[in-house]
Amino acid sequence: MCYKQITHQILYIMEELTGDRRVEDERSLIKTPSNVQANNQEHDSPTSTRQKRSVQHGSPCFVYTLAFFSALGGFLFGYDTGVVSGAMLLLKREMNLSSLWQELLVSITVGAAAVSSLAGGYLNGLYGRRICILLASFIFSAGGIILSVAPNKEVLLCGRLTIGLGLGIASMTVPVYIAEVSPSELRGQLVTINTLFITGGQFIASVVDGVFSYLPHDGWRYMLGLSVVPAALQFLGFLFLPESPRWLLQKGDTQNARLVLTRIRGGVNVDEEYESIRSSIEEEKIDAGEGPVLWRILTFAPARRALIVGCGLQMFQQLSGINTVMYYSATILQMSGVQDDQMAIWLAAATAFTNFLFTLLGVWLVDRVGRRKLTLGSLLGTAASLMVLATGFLLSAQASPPVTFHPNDPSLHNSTCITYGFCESCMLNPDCGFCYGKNGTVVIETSCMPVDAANTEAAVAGRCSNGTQESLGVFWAYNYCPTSYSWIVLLGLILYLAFFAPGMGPMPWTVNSEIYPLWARSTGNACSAGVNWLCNVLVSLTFLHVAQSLTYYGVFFLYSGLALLGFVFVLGCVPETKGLRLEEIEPLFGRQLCSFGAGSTQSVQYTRVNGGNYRSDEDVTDDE
Ligand SMILES: O[C@H]1[C@H](O)[C@@H](O)[C@H](O)[C@@H](O)[C@H]1O
Repeated sequence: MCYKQITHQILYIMEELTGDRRVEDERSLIKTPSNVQANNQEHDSPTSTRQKRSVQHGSPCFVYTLAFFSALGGFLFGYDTGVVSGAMLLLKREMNLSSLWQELLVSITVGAAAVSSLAGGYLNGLYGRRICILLASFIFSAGGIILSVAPNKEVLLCGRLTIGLGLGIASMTVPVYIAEVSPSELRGQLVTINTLFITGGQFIASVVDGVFSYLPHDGWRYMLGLSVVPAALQFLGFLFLPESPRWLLQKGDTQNARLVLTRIRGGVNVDEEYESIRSSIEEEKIDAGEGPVLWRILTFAPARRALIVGCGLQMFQQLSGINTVMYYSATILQMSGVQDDQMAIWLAAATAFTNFLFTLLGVWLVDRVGRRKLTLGSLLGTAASLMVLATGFLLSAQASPPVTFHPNDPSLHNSTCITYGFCESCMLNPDCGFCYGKNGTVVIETSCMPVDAANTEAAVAGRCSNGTQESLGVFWAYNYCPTSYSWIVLLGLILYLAFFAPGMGPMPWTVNSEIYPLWARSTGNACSAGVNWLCNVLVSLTFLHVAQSLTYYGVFFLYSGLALLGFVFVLGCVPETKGLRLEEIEPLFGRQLCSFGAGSTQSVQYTRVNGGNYRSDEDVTDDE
């Protein structure tokens, strides 16, 4: 089936390139009215709307191809945000980077993504989804090339900024494009595939980091430059892939909209779907009012409510701490007893793989259990596992070894490190590390020492100036304390990923791609993606400072509380959109915001029929 469609598509592209296709498509357009009748008669039997739709849509093979090429944007999102931690280990030595420069190189990408996702909304509305994806993949390729040839840190910064600009546009366009080309019964799964690609990108990045970490000179060039491959593939693919039919229709290009819709539905009759999109656009012209889109969203209640839901979901995704858990997974793993640095890199890859694996579970669940239940279950589990994680840190802090050995080195007299009485406070200061010996399993002769700024694997002076030397019975712990409760922390980490990845990871992107009316979709997604990036930069930049005042367990209890708040928000405010056509979702925001918990949570299907909203599974005379 799929094979036939691919052959059909290749022929289609060839015919389009030679110009033969238009004539044939135009002929099929002329035949349309009789097809409508025949089709309507065929589907008059009282089967459910959803069943009718899947019969109508035939094989979704071409839609999978579209989703694959679009989701390469997600892959680049994951790859470019994930690869930098491994690259930084090599870069900081080779380019002698201060911690300010390291922070700049990491956060400029996320900051640029926040700004460009907002600009992406404008570009999407004006030039369409396809041009924006082409633009993003072009920017990604340019950024990858700049990074791989960068002679100094200033050029590196330019490259990271360029990548961020691509990221912002891709992160808001790809889910919208996939949602707009997908048949409703597959939409959740296909948009969630984008997040699967994000986590896949993060996993591949950690493997690439692992492989090239054995190449201390120039290894970072390969790490950062390899992103050109998927970017170029996406660019080439999108030269041949079509624009979203919904965007075309909105721009008044009715002929091409119908052609594209027919093409992506595998040639089956699309009259019903086409009509539903068209009439909803007509309706929206009346609803939408005048003025800039953001203003219209804010002043039109259903769109405003959708925006609050969309931005709230993205905010709670980041406030649940996913990126600190991912970023500090190496530290968390070190706390659980892994002391070898190479080993920690590979275990961080295992963490990224776990995130990927459980996102796959989300792809499977989303159209089965629905977005709402999946998100609620995920948030509850996330909050609980954050508590396990926090408890592990709390017990470790309580059992934190005291400092018993004070080296008499005059060069240390001005250091704050020597003022700490326990390992816990010592490791929370990024300038210090814990140096200790062992008698069997008992930790002895402990001291808090300043860390070597150029190489955090060793102290500036004393027994640990060469790092851990097991043969001499000397151990250096940077960022963690030796503890026997670390298995609880490890358990918390695994549980966290298992609960977060199938629900809270992908659902904010999926739900955002579907809840806005077409006229508000680009801007709505731009704003919510901007909120995601802003909260991302906020959480990851403040983590260490918050940990210093609240300690690790305090931070994770805080994230857990925020995840519970997110649960209440989703319970009250997020409606179920599973199985509905994009055009049927707007009426769900017709009632007062956050009343979903109070009323029935069952999903009601609406169809717009000449200006009114009707439940589609009932007699059309039953109005709202
Ligand atoms: O949905 C994704 C995913 O969960 C990633 O693992 C995370 O790094 C991103 O910030 C998030 O937006």
